[in-house]
Amino acid sequence: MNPLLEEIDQVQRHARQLHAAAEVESALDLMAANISAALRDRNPLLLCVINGGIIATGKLLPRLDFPLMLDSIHASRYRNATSGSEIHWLFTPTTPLAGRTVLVIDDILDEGHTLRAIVDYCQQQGAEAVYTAALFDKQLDEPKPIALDFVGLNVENHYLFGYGMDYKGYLRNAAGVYACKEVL
Ligand SMILES: O=P(O)(O)OC[C@H]1O[C@H](OP(=O)(O)OP(=O)(O)O)[C@H](O)[C@@H]1O
Ligand SMILES: Nc1nc2[nH]cnc2c(=O)[nH]1
Repeated sequence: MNPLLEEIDQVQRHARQLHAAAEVESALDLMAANISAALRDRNPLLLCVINGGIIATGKLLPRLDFPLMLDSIHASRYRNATSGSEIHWLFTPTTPLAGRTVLVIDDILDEGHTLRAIVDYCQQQGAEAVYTAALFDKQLDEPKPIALDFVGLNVENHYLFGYGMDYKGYLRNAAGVYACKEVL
Protein backbone atom coordinates (compact mmCIF):
# COMPACT_ATOMS: atom_id res chain seq x y z
CA MET A 1 0.00 0.00 0.00
CA ASN A 2 1.03 3.64 -0.54
CA PRO A 3 2.90 4.57 2.74
CA LEU A 4 0.76 7.68 3.31
CA LEU A 5 -2.46 5.68 2.94
CA GLU A 6 -1.01 3.13 5.36
CA GLU A 7 -0.35 5.94 7.86
CA ILE A 8 -3.89 7.30 7.38
CA ASP A 9 -5.27 3.82 8.00
CA GLN A 10 -3.18 3.48 11.21
CA VAL A 11 -4.27 6.90 12.48
CA GLN A 12 -7.92 6.12 11.79
CA ARG A 13 -7.76 2.71 13.47
CA HIS A 14 -6.06 4.06 16.63
CA ALA A 15 -8.10 7.26 16.93
CA ARG A 16 -10.50 7.91 19.81
CA GLN A 17 -13.99 9.13 19.01
CA LEU A 18 -14.82 12.31 20.96
CA HIS A 19 -18.26 12.96 19.45
CA ALA A 20 -20.45 10.70 17.36
CA ALA A 21 -22.13 12.07 14.23
CA ALA A 22 -25.51 12.29 16.00
CA GLU A 23 -24.06 14.65 18.64
CA VAL A 24 -22.52 16.87 15.98
CA GLU A 25 -25.80 16.97 14.05
CA SER A 26 -27.68 18.06 17.22
CA ALA A 27 -25.06 20.75 17.79
CA LEU A 28 -25.59 21.92 14.19
CA ASP A 29 -29.35 22.20 14.84
CA LEU A 30 -28.73 24.43 17.84
CA MET A 31 -26.12 26.52 16.04
CA ALA A 32 -28.53 27.05 13.13
CA ALA A 33 -31.28 28.16 15.52
CA ASN A 34 -28.95 30.68 17.17
CA ILE A 35 -27.65 31.97 13.83
CA SER A 36 -31.23 32.32 12.56
CA ALA A 37 -32.31 34.27 15.62
CA ALA A 38 -29.41 36.70 15.26
CA LEU A 39 -29.11 37.11 11.47
CA ARG A 40 -32.55 36.35 9.96
CA ASP A 41 -33.19 40.01 9.02
CA ARG A 42 -29.60 40.96 8.16
CA ASN A 43 -29.29 39.64 4.57
CA PRO A 44 -25.93 38.10 5.58
CA LEU A 45 -23.08 36.99 3.39
CA LEU A 46 -21.80 33.63 4.63
CA LEU A 47 -18.10 33.00 4.08
CA CYS A 48 -16.99 29.38 4.09
CA VAL A 49 -13.36 28.99 5.16
CA ILE A 50 -12.02 26.49 2.66
CA ASN A 51 -11.14 23.61 3.13
CA GLY A 52 -12.10 22.77 6.70
CA GLY A 53 -15.29 24.83 6.78
CA ILE A 54 -16.90 23.03 3.84
CA ILE A 55 -18.82 20.44 5.86
CA ALA A 56 -19.92 22.87 8.60
CA THR A 57 -21.11 25.34 5.96
CA GLY A 58 -22.78 22.70 3.83
CA LYS A 59 -24.63 21.28 6.81
CA LEU A 60 -25.67 24.66 8.21
CA LEU A 61 -27.01 26.11 4.95
CA PRO A 62 -30.11 23.91 4.58
CA ARG A 63 -30.92 24.54 8.25
CA LEU A 64 -31.16 28.32 7.61
CA ASP A 65 -34.41 29.42 5.98
CA PHE A 66 -33.90 33.14 5.42
CA PRO A 67 -32.27 35.18 2.64
CA LEU A 68 -28.50 34.82 2.60
CA MET A 69 -25.60 34.72 0.17
CA LEU A 70 -22.61 32.38 0.12
CA ASP A 71 -18.99 32.99 -0.84
CA SER A 72 -15.73 31.51 0.36
CA ILE A 73 -12.26 32.41 1.52
CA HIS A 74 -9.20 30.20 1.58
CA ALA A 75 -6.68 30.93 4.30
CA SER A 76 -4.56 28.03 5.46
CA ARG A 77 -2.17 27.94 8.41
CA TYR A 78 -1.57 24.21 8.72
CA ARG A 79 -1.36 23.14 5.05
CA ASN A 80 -1.80 19.41 5.70
CA ALA A 81 0.56 19.53 8.70
CA THR A 82 -0.44 18.99 12.33
CA SER A 83 0.95 22.26 13.67
CA GLY A 84 0.30 25.76 12.38
CA SER A 85 2.73 28.27 10.88
CA GLU A 86 2.14 31.53 8.99
CA ILE A 87 -1.15 32.07 7.15
CA HIS A 88 -1.22 31.47 3.40
CA TRP A 89 -3.94 33.42 1.58
CA LEU A 90 -5.04 31.22 -1.30
CA PHE A 91 -8.12 33.16 -2.35
CA THR A 92 -10.43 35.89 -1.10
CA PRO A 93 -14.18 36.36 -1.76
CA THR A 94 -15.33 37.82 -5.05
CA THR A 95 -18.50 39.29 -3.47
CA PRO A 96 -17.89 42.84 -2.20
CA LEU A 97 -17.93 42.88 1.61
CA ALA A 98 -18.47 46.62 2.04
CA GLY A 99 -21.57 47.36 4.09
CA ARG A 100 -22.44 43.65 4.49
CA THR A 101 -23.14 41.58 7.56
CA VAL A 102 -20.67 38.70 7.19
CA LEU A 103 -20.77 35.32 8.92
CA VAL A 104 -17.44 33.46 8.71
CA ILE A 105 -17.89 29.68 9.07
CA ASP A 106 -15.04 27.31 9.89
CA ASP A 107 -14.65 23.80 11.25
CA ILE A 108 -12.50 24.55 14.29
CA LEU A 109 -11.20 27.43 16.36
CA ASP A 110 -7.86 26.25 17.72
CA GLU A 111 -5.28 28.96 18.56
CA GLY A 112 -7.52 31.43 16.73
CA HIS A 113 -4.94 33.02 14.42
CA THR A 114 -6.71 31.99 11.21
CA LEU A 115 -10.11 33.36 12.22
CA ARG A 116 -8.57 36.53 13.68
CA ALA A 117 -6.84 37.22 10.34
CA ILE A 118 -10.02 36.51 8.36
CA VAL A 119 -12.13 38.82 10.53
CA ASP A 120 -9.48 41.55 10.22
CA TYR A 121 -9.56 41.09 6.44
CA CYS A 122 -13.39 41.41 6.36
CA GLN A 123 -13.25 44.56 8.46
CA GLN A 124 -10.54 46.05 6.23
CA GLN A 125 -12.84 45.38 3.26
CA GLY A 126 -15.55 47.49 4.93
CA ALA A 127 -17.93 44.82 6.26
CA GLU A 128 -20.54 46.45 8.48
CA ALA A 129 -20.54 43.56 10.99
CA VAL A 130 -18.55 40.33 11.14
CA TYR A 131 -19.83 37.27 13.01
CA THR A 132 -17.95 34.03 13.50
CA ALA A 133 -19.07 30.42 13.70
CA ALA A 134 -17.13 27.20 14.12
CA LEU A 135 -18.36 23.70 14.66
CA PHE A 136 -15.66 23.04 17.25
CA ASP A 137 -13.90 25.21 19.82
CA LYS A 138 -10.72 23.57 21.11
CA GLN A 139 -10.27 24.06 24.85
CA LEU A 140 -6.81 25.53 25.42
CA ASP A 141 -5.11 26.88 28.53
CA GLU A 142 -3.99 30.07 26.76
CA PRO A 143 -6.33 32.93 25.84
CA LYS A 144 -7.33 33.20 22.15
CA PRO A 145 -7.18 36.35 19.99
CA ILE A 146 -10.85 35.94 19.05
CA ALA A 147 -14.03 34.38 20.50
CA LEU A 148 -16.78 32.67 18.51
CA ASP A 149 -20.27 34.11 18.20
CA PHE A 150 -21.71 30.68 17.34
CA VAL A 151 -20.15 27.38 18.42
CA GLY A 152 -21.19 23.77 18.05
CA LEU A 153 -19.16 21.78 20.58
CA ASN A 154 -16.21 22.38 22.86
CA VAL A 155 -13.50 19.80 22.19
CA GLU A 156 -10.46 18.51 24.01
CA ASN A 157 -6.97 19.73 23.18
CA HIS A 158 -5.78 17.01 20.80
CA TYR A 159 -5.16 16.98 17.08
CA LEU A 160 -8.58 16.13 15.64
CA PHE A 161 -10.02 14.87 12.38
CA GLY A 162 -13.49 14.41 10.91
CA TYR A 163 -16.37 16.76 10.01
CA GLY A 164 -14.08 18.78 7.76
CA MET A 165 -10.88 18.49 9.80
CA ASP A 166 -8.04 16.63 8.10
CA TYR A 167 -5.12 14.48 8.97
CA LYS A 168 -2.46 15.21 6.32
CA GLY A 169 -5.18 16.08 3.83
CA TYR A 170 -7.23 12.92 4.52
CA LEU A 171 -10.06 11.95 6.88
CA ARG A 172 -12.08 15.18 6.49
CA ASN A 173 -14.96 12.90 5.54
CA ALA A 174 -14.94 10.94 8.83
CA ALA A 175 -18.50 11.03 10.20
CA GLY A 176 -17.67 11.93 13.78
CA VAL A 177 -14.92 13.80 15.60
CA TYR A 178 -11.79 11.85 16.43
CA ALA A 179 -8.62 12.58 18.39
CA CYS A 180 -5.43 11.21 16.88
CA LYS A 181 -3.81 8.88 19.38
CA GLU A 182 -0.42 10.32 18.54
CA VAL A 183 0.82 12.50 15.76
CA LEU A 184 2.91 10.25 13.56
O1 LIG B 1 -7.28 28.51 15.13
P1 LIG B 1 -6.06 28.12 14.33
O2 LIG B 1 -4.96 27.55 15.19
O3 LIG B 1 -5.58 29.20 13.44
O4 LIG B 1 -6.49 26.87 13.44
C1 LIG B 1 -7.75 26.75 12.84
C2 LIG B 1 -7.63 26.62 11.35
O5 LIG B 1 -6.86 25.46 11.02
C3 LIG B 1 -7.57 24.70 10.06
O6 LIG B 1 -7.27 25.12 8.77
P2 LIG B 1 -5.94 24.65 7.99
O7 LIG B 1 -4.93 25.73 8.04
O8 LIG B 1 -5.53 23.29 8.48
O9 LIG B 1 -6.45 24.53 6.50
P3 LIG B 1 -7.66 23.61 5.96
O10 LIG B 1 -8.92 24.41 6.18
O11 LIG B 1 -7.37 23.41 4.52
O12 LIG B 1 -7.68 22.32 6.74
C4 LIG B 1 -9.02 24.99 10.38
O13 LIG B 1 -9.85 24.73 9.25
C5 LIG B 1 -9.01 26.43 10.76
O14 LIG B 1 -9.18 27.28 9.63
N1 LIG C 1 -7.48 18.81 11.27
C1 LIG C 1 -7.25 19.72 12.21
N2 LIG C 1 -6.96 20.97 11.84
C2 LIG C 1 -6.74 21.85 12.84
N3 LIG C 1 -6.43 23.15 12.75
C3 LIG C 1 -6.27 23.59 13.99
N4 LIG C 1 -6.46 22.60 14.89
C4 LIG C 1 -6.76 21.51 14.18
C5 LIG C 1 -7.08 20.17 14.54
O1 LIG C 1 -7.13 19.76 15.70
N5 LIG C 1 -7.30 19.32 13.51
